[in-house]
Amino acid sequence: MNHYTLTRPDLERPALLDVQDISRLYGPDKGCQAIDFRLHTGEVLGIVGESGSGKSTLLRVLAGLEAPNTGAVTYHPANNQTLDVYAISEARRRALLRLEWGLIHQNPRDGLRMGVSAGANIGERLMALGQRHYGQLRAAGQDWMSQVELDPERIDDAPLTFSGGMQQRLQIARTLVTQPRLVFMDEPTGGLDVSVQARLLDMIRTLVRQLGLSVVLVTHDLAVARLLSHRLLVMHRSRVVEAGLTDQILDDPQHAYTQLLVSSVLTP
Ligand SMILES: Nc1ncnc2c1ncn2[C@@H]1O[C@H](COP(=O)(O)OP(=O)(O)OP(=O)(O)O)[C@@H](O)[C@H]1O
Repeated sequence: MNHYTLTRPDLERPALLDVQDISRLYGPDKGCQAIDFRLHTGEVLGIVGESGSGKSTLLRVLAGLEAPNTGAVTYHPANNQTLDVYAISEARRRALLRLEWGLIHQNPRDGLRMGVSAGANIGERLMALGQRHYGQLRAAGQDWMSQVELDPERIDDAPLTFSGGMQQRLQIARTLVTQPRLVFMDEPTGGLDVSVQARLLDMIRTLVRQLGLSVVLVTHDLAVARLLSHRLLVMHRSRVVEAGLTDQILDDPQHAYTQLLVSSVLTP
């Protein structure tokens, strides 16, 4: 059954990220190598493959968190500039992540400050953009809690008191409140109960569509990839073995490894 409901992006849209011959290896075929692709504005690109195939390594390199051994990641900001992500200073790279990009971790604890209130978690990223007005920060906090279906009455509660699914919603609110142009997601529904996952996925899909987000999504779960992604890269032993439109890859896989993956032989 085909769950593909996102509008296919116009591939003539401007490039947002250009990835040229990236490699980051920890050992033979461990990590990622020879990776080339272009991400367009408004596109959701899924990176799939079994555990250990190099998905998270590639995501860390793309997100400016780990320098590649070779190759370049070029980001195209809104002002027609081009930025070589690893040629700019570390401070500038951090500012990019804070101001224009967002990162959603599998474990919400890695993306939240667990000891401060939900409202502070959301407001903090806005403050980094220069907002100081307490009333506006609080209003934005409440608004975003509603958008991710959290009770805005709980704005003063710490995430420690939230369930795992609620913490993930809060992490998403904290990330999206600054309206990032590009969001990196690493297994955003991993580690949650199946019913919690389904609701969360639905919410992510709605937000991606409403906000026109550009996303790089790492997942080992082909159902998640199918639901959210326009295009897929299939990774196997550190390399991309197949790339193309999600429907085409999942309905008519060409590479033997993708065929195995799709036939569920390798999925957990
Ligand atoms: N910091 C590191 N130091 C040494 N080896 C590493 C490091 N990070 C990853 N690796 C190795 O690189 C390979 C790819 O790991 P990576 O986490 O990128 O895969 P993955 O596809 O994201 O897997 P998973 O779905 O299990 O997270 C693995 O063999 C892993 O052990």
